[in-house]
Amino acid sequence: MDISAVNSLSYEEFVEIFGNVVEKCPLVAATVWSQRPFSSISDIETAITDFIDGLPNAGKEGILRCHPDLAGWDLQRGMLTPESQAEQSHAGLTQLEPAEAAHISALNTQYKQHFGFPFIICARMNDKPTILLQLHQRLSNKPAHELVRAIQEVKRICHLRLHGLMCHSGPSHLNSTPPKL
Ligand SMILES: NC(=O)N[C@H]1NC(=O)NC1=O
Repeated sequence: MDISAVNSLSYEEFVEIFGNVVEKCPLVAATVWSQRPFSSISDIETAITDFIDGLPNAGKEGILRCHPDLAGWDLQRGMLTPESQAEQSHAGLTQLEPAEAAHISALNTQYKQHFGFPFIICARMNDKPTILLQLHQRLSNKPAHELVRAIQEVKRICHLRLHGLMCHSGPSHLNSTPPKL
């Protein structure tokens, strides 16, 4: 899809197509639609990241809470969004041994109890070992720092989903440049 096609979308169509670039947060797409015409895909991404950055911390935490756990209950019930399903599968999280699943579940629970939102990482840019390592390491972050860190991961996920929609280039979009951490 090129940018002129995006700019000609009604808000209903725009939300239909871009409503899940931030997981289960169609409000983000519905908001940035007002900023058309976009000059490029990066322009859309900037509008989205500016919107997220402008939220109070409680709003940022709300965005985080819309994300499913990695290898969690939604995955087990087949209730993930197609995007999340593909991302978690890419990282090998849909094929865990029972002991691995129990280990990640225990860490996810510990993380959520500590920070009040789920552990979030861009699964397409990681694999099982790095996800586990990050989960361990980030548990010891200060809450304010971890909120920033988790939002950075949301932006990375958003970046890849946006490029996926614009490029129709298959499951992996790692060739594009992700936001800097
Ligand atoms: N919890 C979490 O990180 N979930 C997300 N990560 C990702 O790449 N896709 C998701 O749904």
